[in-house]
Amino acid sequence: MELTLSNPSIPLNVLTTVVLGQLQSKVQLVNGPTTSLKVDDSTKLTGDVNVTRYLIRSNNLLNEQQSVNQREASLVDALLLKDASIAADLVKQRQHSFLVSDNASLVDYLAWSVLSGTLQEQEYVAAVQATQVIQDTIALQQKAISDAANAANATPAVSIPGCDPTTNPLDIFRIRIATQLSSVTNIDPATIYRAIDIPRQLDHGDFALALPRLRVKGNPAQLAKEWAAAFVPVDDYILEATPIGPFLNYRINTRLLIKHTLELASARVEAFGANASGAGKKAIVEFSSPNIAKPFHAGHLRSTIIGSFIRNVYAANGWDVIAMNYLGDWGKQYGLLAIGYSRHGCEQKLLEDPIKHLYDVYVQINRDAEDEPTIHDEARAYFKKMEDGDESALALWRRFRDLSIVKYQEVYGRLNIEFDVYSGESQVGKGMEEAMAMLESTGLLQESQGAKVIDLEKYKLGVSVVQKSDGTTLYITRDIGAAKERYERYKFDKMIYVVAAQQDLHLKQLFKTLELMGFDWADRVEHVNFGMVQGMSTRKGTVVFLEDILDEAQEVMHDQMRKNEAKYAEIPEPLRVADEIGISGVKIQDNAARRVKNYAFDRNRMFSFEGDTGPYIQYAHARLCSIERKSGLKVNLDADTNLLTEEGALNIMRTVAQYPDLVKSLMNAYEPCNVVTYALNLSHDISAVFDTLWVRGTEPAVADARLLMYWCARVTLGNAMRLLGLRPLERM
Ligand SMILES: NC(=[NH2+])NCCC[C@H](N)C(=O)O
Repeated sequence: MELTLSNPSIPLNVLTTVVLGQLQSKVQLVNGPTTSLKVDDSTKLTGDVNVTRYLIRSNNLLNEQQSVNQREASLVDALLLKDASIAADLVKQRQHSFLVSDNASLVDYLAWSVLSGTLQEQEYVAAVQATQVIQDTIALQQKAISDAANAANATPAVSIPGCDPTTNPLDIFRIRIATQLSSVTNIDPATIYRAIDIPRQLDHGDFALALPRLRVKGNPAQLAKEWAAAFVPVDDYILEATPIGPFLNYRINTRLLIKHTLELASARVEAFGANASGAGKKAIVEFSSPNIAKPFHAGHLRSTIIGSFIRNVYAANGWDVIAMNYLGDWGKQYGLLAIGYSRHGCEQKLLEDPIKHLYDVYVQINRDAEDEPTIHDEARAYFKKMEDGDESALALWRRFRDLSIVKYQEVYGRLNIEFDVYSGESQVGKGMEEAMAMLESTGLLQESQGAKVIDLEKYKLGVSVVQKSDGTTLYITRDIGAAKERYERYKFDKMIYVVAAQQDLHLKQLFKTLELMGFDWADRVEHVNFGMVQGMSTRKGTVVFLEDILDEAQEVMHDQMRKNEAKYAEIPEPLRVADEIGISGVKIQDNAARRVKNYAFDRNRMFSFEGDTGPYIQYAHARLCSIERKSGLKVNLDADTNLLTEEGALNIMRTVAQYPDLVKSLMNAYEPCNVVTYALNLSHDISAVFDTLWVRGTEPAVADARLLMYWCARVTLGNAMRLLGLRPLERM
């Protein structure tokens, strides 16, 4: 249904209603002041957790009228003042997650609002309708969850590490293969489970077991024959086992595959694909890490995109993840910058766009320094003051840093990226001195012309300088101290540095040093590197600022959208949509090939709506949403999935069923291109049937089954897109 709210003074309770509805993708917001509401952590909320959280939060709001945290306090004030426009602004600014009550008390509350004159009757009707949608959604979700639980109960009661039929539809089959074969051979079911593959070609069966991987004595081809002969179907899940050479190929009941996949996807929705294998473990993913006063270059952009992907992958595998930005905000260049600022700085420009202005100042002072080399000595002296903790020197630097972070946050928000921690080279504290003392006492440190160095020649890693002759620290010194502090603070099980391959040597030196220092967590650090982007510049040439690239992408997409006027008119917030498509183009191009590959920045390819591009994937998603809208039907979980008989439907469902496997496999190599390939395959599977498998105008039972399939495909495609950091669009 569509809910049009055009009155700018809509009370917040309606707003809340709409927001939850929107979150459940059931309510489309068309006009009015609330159209740009977003729920900040919607991707993390799923299933019953989702509902429960809202109930808890709503009780806080509606009954006790107090907020859970300080940030929401002003929002609650606005609510109490019944000033919806202030509240709406707050929501917009802070992208609040929202609060809503259970249906009954919400309806009461709405009625009360009408009585007390804060809600127009017309709005009341709309709001009550929306509460119905919420209730339906909650009911749908609860039913899906219990259906899935029932199905899971019917599976064999063995526990195999990593095998979870309650989240992974393929495991429903693999667990049966493993237990059946184990009963015949006495081989541990876990060993069998790990050896089960999905053949590339379907005529090799739905699953294949390569016998040599079991490492048992005897001739594999002979054993395959014997074991196949001993195969007796226990239930109707696994239909057949055929020996082919050293392989045992299994054919499964695809009806059940379709049924269970739909069950799991509709029960888990945004959590479909995720698993709990990393429960209780903590990872730090350090990424982006630009340098203040220097351009945010393509390398930082790649680190940002790949890093947030890795963050999402860890979270989807059940880890507790800390997204950390380690700013380059320390070193002699900040002395240089301070001197530059005293000559060329402009307060107003600094406030308007700190990143651009500081960069300009930095360029100018470097130019000055070409003629006046003494500037460099001044800079060194200034930095020395900073390192010695001179407050006057630090105050200016701190302003640069703080203002830059605010600006970065804005751009990251646009890119759908959030950091839990803004650390930086400047933030490394006592850890560095302690590390130096450790290096000294373990005899790793050597003097060299007044400087202190670690000799890593033995490991073919050169010599790394950790202290200059004037006593100041270096990039690597700060990294050693930072790693030590991070471990002490977070006790991470894994720490990943997402940094360009140009810094391979630096990170090898860092890791080797940590190892030589004897830290028992030294094997928990990992460098995830990537190749270069060639030729990334703006149309005007010269230095690229990330924002310019994004603005340009947005403009190209907006022009493209305007070509179809009728469609354009239906899109709420076309500029935001254009921005999102543009960003998708940038991200997908960045993730299209393996990380280590260099690639050439190609704006024509990046923004194309055809081929392997971001806009194409967004388009596939929007098209699925339009099928749902146009069907005029509600998703029916009781749909008879046996009616999905066509080859095309089976192909879609096979691909959907593989999504949880994909999520798990990403932990091995962190390759976003695998998800891009997956999203494209799923998009192709779907577009192959668009013209034949109609929903609208089809016999009701079939329409229901197809709608359920499209909906699950859309949810899964959306999940893959979210993993890549895209915001799936509903219209474009
Ligand atoms: N821990 C680290 N060294 N992380 C990488 C930092 C990247 C650095 N700021 C650069 O732009 O080159």
